[in-house]
Amino acid sequence: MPQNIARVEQVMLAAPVIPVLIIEDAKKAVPMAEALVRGGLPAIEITLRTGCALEAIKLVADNVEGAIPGAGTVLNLAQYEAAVEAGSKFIVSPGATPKLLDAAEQFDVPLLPGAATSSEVMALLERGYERLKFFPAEQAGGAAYLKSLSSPLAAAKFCPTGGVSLEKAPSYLALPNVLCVGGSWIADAKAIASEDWAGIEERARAAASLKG
Ligand SMILES: O=C(O)C(=O)C[C@H](O)[C@H](O)COP(=O)(O)O
Repeated sequence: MPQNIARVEQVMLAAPVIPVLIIEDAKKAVPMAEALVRGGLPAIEITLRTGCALEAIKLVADNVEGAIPGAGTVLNLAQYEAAVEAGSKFIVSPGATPKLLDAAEQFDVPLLPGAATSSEVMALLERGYERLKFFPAEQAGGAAYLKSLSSPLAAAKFCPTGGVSLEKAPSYLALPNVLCVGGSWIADAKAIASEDWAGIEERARAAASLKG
């Protein structure tokens, strides 16, 4: 089954930025997601890099109106299944393997897989994936590199993530092959730990007003 492009685009076009989050304490998930939604960023990616990530996704899915919670750093079938079970509306992976793509076919919840080279993008296009994450964006070559893929691989549209900041986002968002960007700068570990909800909301608002 190819990627459900309409469903992935609902997530990618909800706002110009998808905040990427590492949550160490599930109790912080709801106020954090509320601040992001208030600031205008409904789609939020909670990475499965901490023990409480699945609980955090579930709390946001059950309690935060307007939020579109997704799971990041999903590497295999077991994580995919658990993330869907928790209420994820989308799944993000740093790359793509045949096994992970086979796993994704079992679920309605769409996958946004990562790619960083022409061959990786071509392999995903062959499997019907046209909406991709460009990861790690800055380290792999940044906006200039991604721009050079836009003509030969025109069907692929990206969410660049990795080293993206408020300052760097506009150079990506101006590209014809970019729908949104992802990044941790809106709600980093320190802001979440110190419960700086006002600061998170303010950074979300600045990110939401970027031209998508
Ligand atoms: O593992 C995944 O699925 C990810 O989503 C990785 C993230 O994209 C980066 O960790 C974001 O990195 P920074 O914005 O540079 O802090």
